[in-house]
Amino acid sequence: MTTPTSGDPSSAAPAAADSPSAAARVPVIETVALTKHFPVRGRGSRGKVVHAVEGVDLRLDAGSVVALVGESGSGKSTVARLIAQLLPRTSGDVLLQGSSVRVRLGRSFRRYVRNVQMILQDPFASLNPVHTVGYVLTRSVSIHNPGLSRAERDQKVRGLLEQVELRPAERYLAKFPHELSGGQRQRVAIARALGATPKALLADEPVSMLDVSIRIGVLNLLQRLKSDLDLAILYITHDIASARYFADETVVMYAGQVIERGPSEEVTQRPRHPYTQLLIASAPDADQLAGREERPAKGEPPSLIDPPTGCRFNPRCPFAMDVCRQERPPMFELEDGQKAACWLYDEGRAEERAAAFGAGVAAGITNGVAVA
Ligand SMILES: Nc1ncnc2c1ncn2[C@@H]1O[C@H](COP(=O)(O)OP(=O)(O)OP(=O)(O)O)[C@@H](O)[C@H]1O
Repeated sequence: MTTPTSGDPSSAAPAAADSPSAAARVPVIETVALTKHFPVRGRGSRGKVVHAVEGVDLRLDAGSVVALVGESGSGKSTVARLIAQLLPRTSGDVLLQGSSVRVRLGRSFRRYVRNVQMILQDPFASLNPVHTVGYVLTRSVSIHNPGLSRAERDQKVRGLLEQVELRPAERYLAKFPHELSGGQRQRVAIARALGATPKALLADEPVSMLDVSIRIGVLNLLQRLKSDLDLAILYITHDIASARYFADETVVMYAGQVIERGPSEEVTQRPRHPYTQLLIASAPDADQLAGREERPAKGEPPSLIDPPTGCRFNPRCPFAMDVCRQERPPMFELEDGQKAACWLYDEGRAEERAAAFGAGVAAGITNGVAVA
Protein backbone atom coordinates (compact mmCIF):
# COMPACT_ATOMS: atom_id res chain seq x y z
CA MET A 1 0.00 0.00 0.00
CA THR A 2 1.59 3.32 -1.03
CA THR A 3 -0.78 6.14 -0.30
CA PRO A 4 0.58 9.65 -0.61
CA THR A 5 -0.18 11.88 2.35
CA SER A 6 0.71 15.48 2.96
CA GLY A 7 1.06 17.33 6.20
CA ASP A 8 -1.36 15.28 8.27
CA PRO A 9 -0.20 15.84 11.82
CA SER A 10 -2.75 13.45 13.25
CA SER A 11 -0.91 10.63 11.50
CA ALA A 12 2.55 11.71 12.58
CA ALA A 13 2.99 9.20 15.42
CA PRO A 14 2.29 5.68 14.28
CA ALA A 15 3.35 4.08 17.56
CA ALA A 16 0.99 6.21 19.59
CA ALA A 17 -1.78 5.91 17.02
CA ASP A 18 -1.99 2.12 17.46
CA SER A 19 -4.61 2.37 20.17
CA PRO A 20 -7.76 4.42 19.61
CA SER A 21 -7.36 6.19 22.95
CA ALA A 22 -3.81 7.28 22.05
CA ALA A 23 -4.96 8.55 18.66
CA ALA A 24 -7.70 10.60 20.31
CA ARG A 25 -5.35 12.04 22.94
CA VAL A 26 -4.20 15.62 22.50
CA PRO A 27 -0.44 15.61 21.91
CA VAL A 28 1.73 17.49 24.40
CA ILE A 29 3.51 19.27 21.53
CA GLU A 30 2.56 19.37 17.91
CA THR A 31 4.23 21.18 15.03
CA VAL A 32 2.29 21.78 11.85
CA ALA A 33 4.17 22.62 8.64
CA LEU A 34 6.84 24.27 10.76
CA THR A 35 9.14 26.40 8.61
CA LYS A 36 12.20 28.56 9.26
CA HIS A 37 14.10 30.61 6.69
CA PHE A 38 17.13 32.55 7.92
CA PRO A 39 18.04 35.68 5.94
CA VAL A 40 21.50 35.51 4.38
CA ARG A 41 23.69 38.47 5.32
CA GLY A 42 26.49 39.99 3.31
CA ARG A 43 27.03 41.61 -0.06
CA GLY A 44 25.07 40.18 -2.98
CA SER A 45 22.80 38.15 -0.73
CA ARG A 46 19.78 40.48 -0.66
CA GLY A 47 16.54 38.54 -0.56
CA LYS A 48 18.35 35.21 -0.18
CA VAL A 49 17.45 32.87 2.66
CA VAL A 50 18.72 29.64 4.21
CA HIS A 51 15.86 27.14 3.90
CA ALA A 52 16.74 25.57 7.27
CA VAL A 53 13.40 23.92 8.13
CA GLU A 54 10.47 23.38 5.79
CA GLY A 55 7.03 21.92 6.46
CA VAL A 56 7.94 19.80 9.49
CA ASP A 57 5.03 18.01 11.19
CA LEU A 58 5.83 16.42 14.55
CA ARG A 59 3.71 15.02 17.31
CA LEU A 60 5.11 14.48 20.81
CA ASP A 61 2.85 12.42 23.05
CA ALA A 62 3.04 11.98 26.80
CA GLY A 63 5.10 8.93 27.74
CA SER A 64 6.87 8.57 24.41
CA VAL A 65 10.13 9.48 22.70
CA VAL A 66 10.41 10.79 19.15
CA ALA A 67 13.90 10.78 17.63
CA LEU A 68 14.73 13.48 15.11
CA VAL A 69 17.64 12.17 13.09
CA GLY A 70 19.82 13.59 10.33
CA GLU A 71 23.26 14.76 9.33
CA SER A 72 24.79 17.97 10.61
CA GLY A 73 22.95 20.95 9.11
CA SER A 74 19.73 19.06 8.35
CA GLY A 75 17.72 21.40 10.60
CA LYS A 76 17.25 19.33 13.77
CA SER A 77 18.42 21.95 16.28
CA THR A 78 16.45 24.66 14.51
CA VAL A 79 13.29 22.57 14.97
CA ALA A 80 14.05 22.27 18.71
CA ARG A 81 14.73 25.99 19.04
CA LEU A 82 11.49 26.80 17.22
CA ILE A 83 9.53 24.52 19.55
CA ALA A 84 11.33 26.03 22.56
CA GLN A 85 10.29 29.51 21.30
CA LEU A 86 13.92 30.61 21.17
CA LEU A 87 13.47 31.57 17.52
CA PRO A 88 10.49 33.06 15.73
CA ARG A 89 9.11 30.76 13.03
CA THR A 90 8.71 31.87 9.42
CA SER A 91 5.43 29.97 9.02
CA GLY A 92 3.57 26.95 10.35
CA ASP A 93 2.51 26.40 13.92
CA VAL A 94 3.60 25.04 17.30
CA LEU A 95 0.85 23.81 19.60
CA LEU A 96 1.11 23.04 23.31
CA GLN A 97 -1.69 20.69 24.33
CA GLY A 98 -3.75 21.78 21.36
CA SER A 99 -3.25 25.55 21.65
CA SER A 100 -1.11 27.54 19.24
CA VAL A 101 1.89 29.13 20.94
CA ARG A 102 3.91 32.18 19.94
CA VAL A 103 5.79 33.68 22.88
CA ARG A 104 9.08 35.53 23.01
CA LEU A 105 9.68 37.16 26.36
CA GLY A 106 8.18 37.83 29.78
CA ARG A 107 5.59 35.96 31.77
CA SER A 108 4.13 33.96 28.89
CA PHE A 109 7.62 32.72 27.96
CA ARG A 110 8.23 31.63 31.58
CA ARG A 111 4.88 29.85 31.62
CA TYR A 112 5.80 28.06 28.40
CA VAL A 113 9.26 26.95 29.57
CA ARG A 114 7.70 25.52 32.68
CA ASN A 115 6.03 23.03 30.34
CA VAL A 116 8.77 22.62 27.76
CA GLN A 117 12.38 22.29 28.90
CA MET A 118 15.54 21.86 26.84
CA ILE A 119 18.56 19.68 27.55
CA LEU A 120 21.61 20.75 25.62
CA GLN A 121 24.46 18.81 24.16
CA ASP A 122 27.24 20.24 26.30
CA PRO A 123 26.82 19.74 30.05
CA PHE A 124 30.13 21.54 30.56
CA ALA A 125 28.83 24.75 29.02
CA SER A 126 25.27 24.55 30.34
CA LEU A 127 26.23 24.64 34.05
CA ASN A 128 27.76 27.80 35.48
CA PRO A 129 31.15 26.79 36.97
CA VAL A 130 30.81 29.14 39.97
CA HIS A 131 27.56 27.61 41.27
CA THR A 132 27.14 24.44 43.29
CA VAL A 133 24.68 21.73 42.33
CA GLY A 134 22.55 22.73 45.32
CA TYR A 135 22.41 26.35 44.14
CA VAL A 136 21.53 25.39 40.54
CA LEU A 137 18.70 23.09 41.57
CA THR A 138 17.35 25.36 44.32
CA ARG A 139 17.19 28.21 41.80
CA SER A 140 15.27 26.09 39.31
CA VAL A 141 12.82 24.89 41.96
CA SER A 142 12.34 28.43 43.33
CA ILE A 143 11.69 29.97 39.91
CA HIS A 144 9.22 27.33 38.82
CA ASN A 145 7.54 26.67 42.19
CA PRO A 146 7.43 30.08 43.90
CA GLY A 147 4.91 29.07 46.58
CA LEU A 148 7.05 26.41 48.28
CA SER A 149 8.34 26.78 51.82
CA ARG A 150 12.08 26.44 52.38
CA ALA A 151 11.71 22.91 53.76
CA GLU A 152 9.51 21.86 50.81
CA ARG A 153 12.01 23.39 48.37
CA ASP A 154 14.97 21.56 49.96
CA GLN A 155 13.02 18.33 49.89
CA LYS A 156 12.21 18.82 46.22
CA VAL A 157 15.88 19.51 45.40
CA ARG A 158 16.88 16.25 47.11
CA GLY A 159 14.09 14.47 45.26
CA LEU A 160 15.42 15.76 41.93
CA LEU A 161 18.89 14.38 42.64
CA GLU A 162 17.35 11.03 43.59
CA GLN A 163 15.31 11.08 40.39
CA VAL A 164 18.45 11.40 38.25
CA GLU A 165 20.16 8.69 40.31
CA LEU A 166 22.72 10.96 42.03
CA ARG A 167 22.53 9.28 45.43
CA PRO A 168 22.84 10.02 48.25
CA ALA A 169 21.72 13.56 47.39
CA GLU A 170 23.78 15.11 50.23
CA ARG A 171 26.96 14.00 48.52
CA TYR A 172 26.25 16.19 45.47
CA LEU A 173 24.65 19.34 46.90
CA ALA A 174 27.91 21.16 47.66
CA LYS A 175 29.78 20.03 44.55
CA PHE A 176 30.82 22.37 41.76
CA PRO A 177 30.50 21.29 38.09
CA HIS A 178 34.27 20.71 37.76
CA GLU A 179 34.05 18.11 40.53
CA LEU A 180 31.58 16.01 38.51
CA SER A 181 32.04 13.72 35.52
CA GLY A 182 30.38 14.60 32.19
CA GLY A 183 27.61 12.08 32.82
CA GLN A 184 26.96 13.45 36.32
CA ARG A 185 26.81 17.00 34.94
CA GLN A 186 24.29 15.96 32.31
CA ARG A 187 22.23 14.34 35.10
CA VAL A 188 22.34 17.64 37.01
CA ALA A 189 21.21 19.46 33.84
CA ILE A 190 18.32 16.96 33.55
CA ALA A 191 17.45 17.46 37.25
CA ARG A 192 17.42 21.23 36.71
CA ALA A 193 15.00 20.77 33.79
CA LEU A 194 12.79 18.52 35.94
CA GLY A 195 12.67 21.29 38.56
CA ALA A 196 10.07 22.95 36.31
CA THR A 197 7.90 19.78 36.35
CA PRO A 198 7.76 19.95 32.54
CA LYS A 199 5.44 18.00 30.26
CA ALA A 200 8.00 17.87 27.44
CA LEU A 201 11.79 17.62 27.21
CA LEU A 202 13.68 18.71 24.10
CA ALA A 203 16.96 16.83 24.30
CA ASP A 204 19.42 18.11 21.68
CA GLU A 205 22.19 15.53 21.28
CA PRO A 206 22.12 14.89 25.07
CA VAL A 207 24.77 12.17 25.03
CA SER A 208 26.97 12.98 22.05
CA MET A 209 29.59 14.82 24.14
CA LEU A 210 29.72 12.14 26.81
CA ASP A 211 32.17 9.32 27.00
CA VAL A 212 30.78 6.43 24.94
CA SER A 213 30.78 4.13 27.97
CA ILE A 214 28.27 6.26 29.90
CA ARG A 215 25.88 7.19 27.08
CA ILE A 216 23.58 4.23 27.63
CA GLY A 217 23.22 5.09 31.32
CA VAL A 218 21.96 8.60 30.52
CA LEU A 219 19.63 7.33 27.78
CA ASN A 220 18.29 4.69 30.20
CA LEU A 221 17.66 7.43 32.75
CA LEU A 222 15.71 9.51 30.20
CA GLN A 223 13.72 6.44 29.24
CA ARG A 224 12.81 5.75 32.86
CA LEU A 225 11.83 9.39 33.41
CA LYS A 226 9.66 9.22 30.29
CA SER A 227 7.66 6.37 31.84
CA ASP A 228 7.70 7.50 35.48
CA LEU A 229 6.77 11.13 34.74
CA ASP A 230 4.77 10.53 31.54
CA LEU A 231 7.10 12.89 29.70
CA ALA A 232 7.03 13.63 25.99
CA ILE A 233 10.63 13.63 24.79
CA LEU A 234 12.12 14.90 21.53
CA TYR A 235 15.49 13.22 21.14
CA ILE A 236 17.70 14.96 18.59
CA THR A 237 20.60 12.94 17.30
CA HIS A 238 22.76 12.33 14.26
CA ASP A 239 23.15 8.74 15.48
CA ILE A 240 20.30 6.72 14.00
CA ALA A 241 21.49 3.55 15.76
CA SER A 242 20.72 5.06 19.16
CA ALA A 243 17.25 6.03 17.93
CA ARG A 244 16.37 2.35 17.55
CA TYR A 245 17.38 1.72 21.11
CA PHE A 246 15.79 4.74 22.69
CA ALA A 247 12.89 6.18 20.64
CA ASP A 248 9.37 4.96 19.95
CA GLU A 249 9.13 6.87 16.68
CA THR A 250 11.98 7.95 14.41
CA VAL A 251 11.71 10.94 12.08
CA VAL A 252 14.51 11.43 9.53
CA MET A 253 15.35 14.90 8.22
CA TYR A 254 17.33 15.77 5.15
CA ALA A 255 18.16 19.34 4.14
CA GLY A 256 15.41 20.84 6.29
CA GLN A 257 12.63 18.41 5.31
CA VAL A 258 11.25 15.19 6.79
CA ILE A 259 11.98 12.37 4.34
CA GLU A 260 11.02 9.28 6.37
CA ARG A 261 9.21 8.48 9.59
CA GLY A 262 7.70 5.53 11.44
CA PRO A 263 8.16 3.20 14.41
CA SER A 264 11.87 3.20 15.27
CA GLU A 265 12.23 -0.54 14.81
CA GLU A 266 10.90 -0.30 11.24
CA VAL A 267 12.82 2.82 10.22
CA THR A 268 16.13 1.56 11.58
CA GLN A 269 15.77 -2.09 10.56
CA ARG A 270 13.95 -1.62 7.26
CA PRO A 271 14.78 1.91 6.07
CA ARG A 272 12.83 2.74 2.93
CA HIS A 273 14.20 6.09 1.82
CA PRO A 274 17.58 5.87 0.03
CA TYR A 275 18.91 8.60 2.35
CA THR A 276 17.92 6.67 5.50
CA GLN A 277 19.62 3.61 3.98
CA LEU A 278 22.77 5.66 3.49
CA LEU A 279 22.59 6.92 7.10
CA ILE A 280 22.17 3.38 8.45
CA ALA A 281 25.02 2.09 6.31
CA SER A 282 27.33 4.73 7.80
CA ALA A 283 26.09 4.44 11.41
CA PRO A 284 27.65 2.45 14.22
CA ASP A 285 25.70 -0.65 15.22
CA ALA A 286 22.91 -0.07 17.78
CA ASP A 287 24.23 -2.96 19.85
CA GLN A 288 27.57 -1.16 19.98
CA LEU A 289 26.42 2.21 21.28
CA ALA A 290 29.57 2.21 23.31
CA GLY A 291 31.76 1.09 20.45
CA ARG A 292 32.67 1.64 16.84
CA GLU A 293 33.53 4.84 15.05
CA GLU A 294 30.93 6.42 12.81
CA ARG A 295 31.64 6.66 9.09
CA PRO A 296 30.34 9.83 7.44
CA ALA A 297 27.61 9.29 4.86
CA LYS A 298 28.88 9.53 1.28
CA GLY A 299 28.33 12.76 -0.65
CA GLU A 300 27.63 16.32 0.40
CA PRO A 301 24.35 17.77 1.65
CA PRO A 302 23.02 20.41 -0.76
CA SER A 303 23.12 24.18 -0.39
CA LEU A 304 20.17 25.33 1.69
CA ILE A 305 20.33 28.78 0.10
CA ASP A 306 19.63 27.38 -3.34
CA PRO A 307 18.37 23.83 -2.69
CA PRO A 308 17.90 21.36 -5.55
CA THR A 309 14.46 21.32 -7.16
CA GLY A 310 12.32 18.21 -6.73
CA CYS A 311 13.63 15.87 -4.06
CA ARG A 312 16.52 17.55 -2.24
CA PHE A 313 18.34 14.22 -2.06
CA ASN A 314 18.27 13.66 -5.84
CA PRO A 315 21.88 14.76 -6.55
CA ARG A 316 23.15 12.07 -4.12
CA CYS A 317 20.54 9.41 -4.83
CA PRO A 318 21.63 6.34 -6.78
CA PHE A 319 18.01 5.71 -7.80
CA ALA A 320 17.11 9.25 -8.95
CA MET A 321 14.53 9.35 -11.76
CA ASP A 322 13.48 12.34 -13.89
CA VAL A 323 10.54 13.10 -11.61
CA CYS A 324 12.91 13.32 -8.62
CA ARG A 325 14.67 16.25 -10.26
CA GLN A 326 11.40 18.02 -11.01
CA GLU A 327 8.82 17.47 -8.25
CA ARG A 328 9.04 17.24 -4.50
CA PRO A 329 7.78 13.79 -3.49
CA PRO A 330 4.80 13.56 -1.14
CA MET A 331 4.91 11.25 1.90
CA PHE A 332 3.92 7.77 0.70
CA GLU A 333 2.31 5.56 3.34
CA LEU A 334 3.96 2.15 3.47
CA GLU A 335 3.29 -0.80 5.79
CA ASP A 336 3.49 -0.86 9.58
CA GLY A 337 3.04 2.89 10.01
CA GLN A 338 6.16 3.74 8.00
CA LYS A 339 6.17 6.64 5.54
CA ALA A 340 8.74 7.83 3.03
CA ALA A 341 8.90 10.91 0.82
CA CYS A 342 10.34 9.11 -2.19
CA TRP A 343 9.01 8.69 -5.72
CA LEU A 344 10.19 5.06 -5.75
CA TYR A 345 7.03 4.28 -3.79
CA ASP A 346 4.69 5.77 -6.37
CA GLU A 347 2.89 2.73 -7.75
CA GLY A 348 2.39 4.43 -11.11
CA ARG A 349 6.12 4.42 -11.85
CA ALA A 350 7.00 0.73 -12.11
CA GLU A 351 9.00 1.03 -15.34
CA GLU A 352 10.97 4.09 -14.32
CA ARG A 353 11.64 2.43 -10.98
CA ALA A 354 12.98 -0.75 -12.59
CA ALA A 355 15.36 1.36 -14.69
CA ALA A 356 16.42 3.34 -11.62
CA PHE A 357 17.23 0.16 -9.71
CA GLY A 358 19.45 -0.88 -12.60
CA ALA A 359 21.29 2.44 -12.30
CA GLY A 360 21.54 2.06 -8.53
CA VAL A 361 23.04 -1.41 -8.75
CA ALA A 362 25.46 -0.21 -11.44
CA ALA A 363 26.52 2.54 -9.00
CA GLY A 364 27.47 -0.15 -6.48
CA ILE A 365 24.34 0.04 -4.32
CA THR A 366 23.18 -3.48 -3.73
CA ASN A 367 20.88 -3.24 -0.74
CA GLY A 368 18.16 -1.76 -2.94
CA VAL A 369 14.84 -0.39 -1.77
CA ALA A 370 12.18 -2.82 -0.64
CA VAL A 371 9.28 -1.48 -2.68
CA ALA A 372 5.91 -2.32 -1.15
N1 LIG B 1 21.00 31.81 13.13
C1 LIG B 1 21.21 31.29 11.92
N2 LIG B 1 21.42 32.07 10.85
C2 LIG B 1 21.61 31.56 9.62
N3 LIG B 1 21.62 30.23 9.35
C3 LIG B 1 21.41 29.39 10.39
C4 LIG B 1 21.20 29.87 11.73
N4 LIG B 1 21.04 28.79 12.55
C5 LIG B 1 21.14 27.69 11.77
N5 LIG B 1 21.37 28.06 10.47
C6 LIG B 1 21.52 27.15 9.31
O1 LIG B 1 20.37 26.34 9.27
C7 LIG B 1 20.72 25.02 8.82
C8 LIG B 1 20.24 24.01 9.84
O2 LIG B 1 21.04 24.14 11.02
P1 LIG B 1 20.77 23.28 12.34
O3 LIG B 1 21.75 23.72 13.37
O4 LIG B 1 19.33 23.32 12.68
O5 LIG B 1 21.12 21.81 11.84
P2 LIG B 1 21.38 20.50 12.70
O6 LIG B 1 20.79 19.37 11.94
O7 LIG B 1 20.91 20.70 14.08
O8 LIG B 1 22.95 20.41 12.66
P3 LIG B 1 23.98 20.03 13.86
O9 LIG B 1 23.77 18.57 14.11
O10 LIG B 1 25.31 20.35 13.27
O11 LIG B 1 23.62 20.90 15.02
C9 LIG B 1 22.23 25.02 8.62
O12 LIG B 1 22.49 25.28 7.24
C10 LIG B 1 22.68 26.20 9.46
O13 LIG B 1 23.88 26.75 8.93
